[in-house]
Amino acid sequence: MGKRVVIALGGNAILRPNQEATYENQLKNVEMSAELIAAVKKAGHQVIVTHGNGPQVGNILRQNEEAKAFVPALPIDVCSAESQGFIGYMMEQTLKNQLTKNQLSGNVVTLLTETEVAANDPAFNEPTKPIGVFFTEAEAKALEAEKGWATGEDAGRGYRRLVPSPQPMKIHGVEAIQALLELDNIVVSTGGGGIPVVADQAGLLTGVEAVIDKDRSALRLSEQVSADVFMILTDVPNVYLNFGKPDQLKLEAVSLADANRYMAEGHFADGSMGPKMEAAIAFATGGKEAIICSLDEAVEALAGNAGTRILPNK
Ligand SMILES: Nc1ncnc2c1ncn2[C@@H]1O[C@H](COP(=O)(O)OP(=O)(O)O)[C@@H](O)[C@H]1O
Ligand SMILES: NC(=O)OP(=O)(O)O
Repeated sequence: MGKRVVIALGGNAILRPNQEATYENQLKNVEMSAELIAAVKKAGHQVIVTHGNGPQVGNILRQNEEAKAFVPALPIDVCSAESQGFIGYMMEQTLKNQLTKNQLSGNVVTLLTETEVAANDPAFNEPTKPIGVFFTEAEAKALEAEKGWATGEDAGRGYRRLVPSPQPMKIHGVEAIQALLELDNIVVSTGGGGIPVVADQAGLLTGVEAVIDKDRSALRLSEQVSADVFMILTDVPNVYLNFGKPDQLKLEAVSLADANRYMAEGHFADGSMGPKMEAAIAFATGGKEAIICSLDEAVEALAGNAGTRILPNK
């Protein structure tokens, strides 16, 4: 029987670290991802797609700042909304084309999604979320001095600008997502973690300057839409113990107890696999399966034949 599946797409599905952020490069990557996501729909599942925006929101913000002598710069939450629209456009178009090519039923709808965070989240005082392009350490230090940016190392891949990344508390508009799924749509939602907003005591929303981690927001989204499976698709086929060492060991079906133990032993790097495993463990703790696998093995992993699956307690 078909399952309700939330697919969280890693940044690599949109732009690889060594690629220039042209529209053509990004569209080509998204086209490949769309083919693989459509295969999940073809296999009979309900699909909600969510995605990162780290490179894109950083670049939009930089465009704003570099052009501010000519056009007023927009705040980060607005740049985040722009990135949702831009990436959502690529996803919606390429997914629709896949439905057409494969003569599949249904349609694709992209939602601009707001994610509520706490105004007093301590993350606002300590930027940790890497965005935009990569710099050398010397370039990063120069940008700190020149522009007042916070910068830091990103998972051993170079230096990037850092912005605050508060915890997502609530995804807005989940009722609409559920209704659209029932109408046979693939729904693209909560891109880039969602546009960060805070609510006042009357429930009125205001945007705030931050970028939410998409693995964390994808977890919230999965919980709120009552997903049967939470899938994180990235550029490795499995999660490994002793990753990158000669004795690395592929994880396939993992119990919650083992996953928690491996986490405590430090097998999953901060800023890359760490947040993915954290989100996967939290979802499985709620009683349903979480999967981390590569894009091209999504259908196989859903059938239990590929990827790393974190199994809930029976
Ligand atoms: N234990 C691990 N098992 C597998 N991959 C790991 C592990 N620890 C760190 N990684 C790294 O995590 C990367 C995926 O995280 P990331 O680059 O943030 O993905 P995405 O951009 O797809 O969200 C892999 O390419 C790999 O280099
Ligand atoms: N918002 C976010 O987490 O984006 P990336 O996954 O691209 O870093």
